Amino acid sequence: MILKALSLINYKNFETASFILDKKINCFVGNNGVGKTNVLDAIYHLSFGKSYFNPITVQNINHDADFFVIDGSYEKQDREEKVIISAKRGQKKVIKRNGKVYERFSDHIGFLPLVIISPADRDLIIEGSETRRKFMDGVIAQSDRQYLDTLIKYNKTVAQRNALLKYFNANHTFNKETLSIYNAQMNSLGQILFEKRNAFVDAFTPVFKARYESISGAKETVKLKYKSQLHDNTLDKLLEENLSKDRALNYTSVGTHRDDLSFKIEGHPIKKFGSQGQQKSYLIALKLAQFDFIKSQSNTTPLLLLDDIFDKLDENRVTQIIDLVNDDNFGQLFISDTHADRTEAIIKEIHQTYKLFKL
Ligand SMILES: Nc1ncnc2c1ncn2[C@@H]1O[C@H](COP(=O)(O)OP(=O)(O)OP(=O)(O)O)[C@@H](O)[C@H]1O
Repeated sequence: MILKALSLINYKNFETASFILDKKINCFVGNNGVGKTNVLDAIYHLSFGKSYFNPITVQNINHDADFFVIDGSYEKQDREEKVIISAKRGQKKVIKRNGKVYERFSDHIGFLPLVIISPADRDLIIEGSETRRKFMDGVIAQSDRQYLDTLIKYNKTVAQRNALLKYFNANHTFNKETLSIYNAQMNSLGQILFEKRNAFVDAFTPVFKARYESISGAKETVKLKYKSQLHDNTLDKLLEENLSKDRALNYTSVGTHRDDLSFKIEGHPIKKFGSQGQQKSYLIALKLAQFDFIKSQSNTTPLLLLDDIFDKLDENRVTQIIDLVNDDNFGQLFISDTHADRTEAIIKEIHQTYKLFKL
């Protein structure tokens, strides 16, 4: 799959911008704040229907405008595909594919597979479980439509159950039967999520380990573990056991919405015991494994976005990246960097076609 052309109107700091893209490597270079990351983010937006860096839609509209438009022309399996995303202040965002408006954004997820590697990935290590759950959900959902539908339904059910708990408390009332309807729904949907996440981590872990080994030269052992309360109990039982607690808290304290991934190096949490370099390698390995996984599941080579990556890497890792992109496994690449000269020098070592956009 290739993004052939991109044009932006009022997207973040751009009033208008157009790019005719190279089928292999595209570099966006320029000083801090010129909008290099914003171009990559617009490409991300076309795949996921939202920004990677700022999911609040109106904040993606240029400060001096009322709307934005992102227009992407793709070639996918020998077909031309045009995806346009537009948002106007006070109105719902619209995603169109070949002129047809999507009724549900989730129907678009996975159509244009994409992986981004960015300094913001550090959140995966330092932030709470939600960030890691979202990562896991994002990888699975790009190639499993049923998973995304189940996840949406599950989250809705939890929200409804929480609203009911709040209502009971506010009105000093309680009705076990109504609550049990939500419990049953959560139980069956949560079980599907649990099984799919389990299967995902089993399949993903060897891919991730192989990527980490090639980046680090097999110096350390890394582990990835799926943490869920459902390993030891059914959700039905957990909901029953935690009823008084949930009633006191006004929210549902157990379920797959509390799942997490544990990231370990040499048997210890990477957050506390990994050096900065090990943490970076861990994150890059995670993202490259995401790339491999999505590629194998969807039979489409995802676009790969490398945001500001050279800045954060030592010589060895830069060489590693060069080797990687020379590998036929990878498709189209988008790179942002502050140093035009450095990028060009690196890219010239890669015997592939490229375009350099100076912003
Ligand atoms: N809604 C918006 N309207 C106007 N400008 C915006 C909006 N959102 C972000 N910006 C601007 O976009 C610029 C940041 O762009 P971006 O992050 O793409 O820069 P960059 O070229 O990647 O910089 P760096 O080299 O520092 O990473 C900032 O100047 C920011 O104020």
